[in-house]
Amino acid sequence: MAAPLPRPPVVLSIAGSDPSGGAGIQADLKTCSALGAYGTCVITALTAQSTRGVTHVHEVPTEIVRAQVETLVADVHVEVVKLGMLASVAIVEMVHELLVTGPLATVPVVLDPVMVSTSGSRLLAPDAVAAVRALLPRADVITPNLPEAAVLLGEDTVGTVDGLRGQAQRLLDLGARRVLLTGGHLEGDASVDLWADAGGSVPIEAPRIATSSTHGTGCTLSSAIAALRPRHEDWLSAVLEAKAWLTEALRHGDSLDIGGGPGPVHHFHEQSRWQAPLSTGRVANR
Ligand SMILES: Nc1ncnc2c1ncn2[C@@H]1O[C@H](COP(=O)(O)OP(=O)(O)OP(=O)(O)O)[C@@H](O)[C@H]1O
Ligand SMILES: Cc1ncc(CO)c(N)n1
Repeated sequence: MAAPLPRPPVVLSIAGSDPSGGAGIQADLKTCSALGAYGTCVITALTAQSTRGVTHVHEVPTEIVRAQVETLVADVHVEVVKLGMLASVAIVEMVHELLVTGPLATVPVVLDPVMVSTSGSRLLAPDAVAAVRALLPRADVITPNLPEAAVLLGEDTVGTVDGLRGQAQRLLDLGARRVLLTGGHLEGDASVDLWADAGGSVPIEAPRIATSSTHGTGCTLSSAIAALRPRHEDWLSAVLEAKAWLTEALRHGDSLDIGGGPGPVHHFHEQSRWQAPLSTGRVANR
């Protein structure tokens, strides 16, 4: 009889659906599978979306978001929550309540404050920014990109690593406990993110990959941090492994060749058997 496999940590992603599979819930579940976690999900919004952009957003009724969480958590023990697209004031406030007085009150949280897609479509209502700001103290780690940090702070986007330090500090002042400010939108040979917590700040560098396959990098990074957290002693160690893994996923994204716009990263880049050529070039219909 085969030996039992180790039990994977359970991650819950509360986020929007991306039918193209590169961002949102779909990216989060793939990331969990790739990194040895068990992914569960609660969908906050359906988007009609491809690698070329978002055409429609349909919010899930707040009570259905609540029911998804309550039904799941009554049965499954969730170890880490990742928050992505929360769409509206009502959904942000509902999720906040579940995280403070509801069944998720003791679960660690990674918050990716998703606001706008890579292609420029709004994924968070403008009037919901204050509600997301109010959620910051409940998150163990927040992973804003530069435009999201600027919106949360009511400031202009910064363009330098020095500027990142000031913004990260001001996010801590707003109540965030740990900040990973992602610098994918900066120029340069390195892709520099800034980690900041009560102990200070440290740049986290990786080589900048020359690729157009960057759809869903933020979702993938934040869910990788959630998936890896139970395997590490602290958040920063999980962040360092997540960033290194994401860099490899970016390195192999172009080989997926999905869609005509910015494609997804390769979540399963470590499974080389996927890279073997198909024997017939056709998939049998059975
Ligand atoms: N070309 C690249 N090469 C290496 N790392 C990159 C590249 N582009 C982005 N990254 C990294 O990906 C992570 C997410 O970065 P980014 O700031 O682009 O997030 P995002 O804008 O929220 O992503 P998205 O909206 O596409 O999901 C960061 O660690 C960033 O440094
Ligand atoms: C559903 C969803 N969440 C997040 C993003 C940001 O990449 C996206 N494009 N779509």
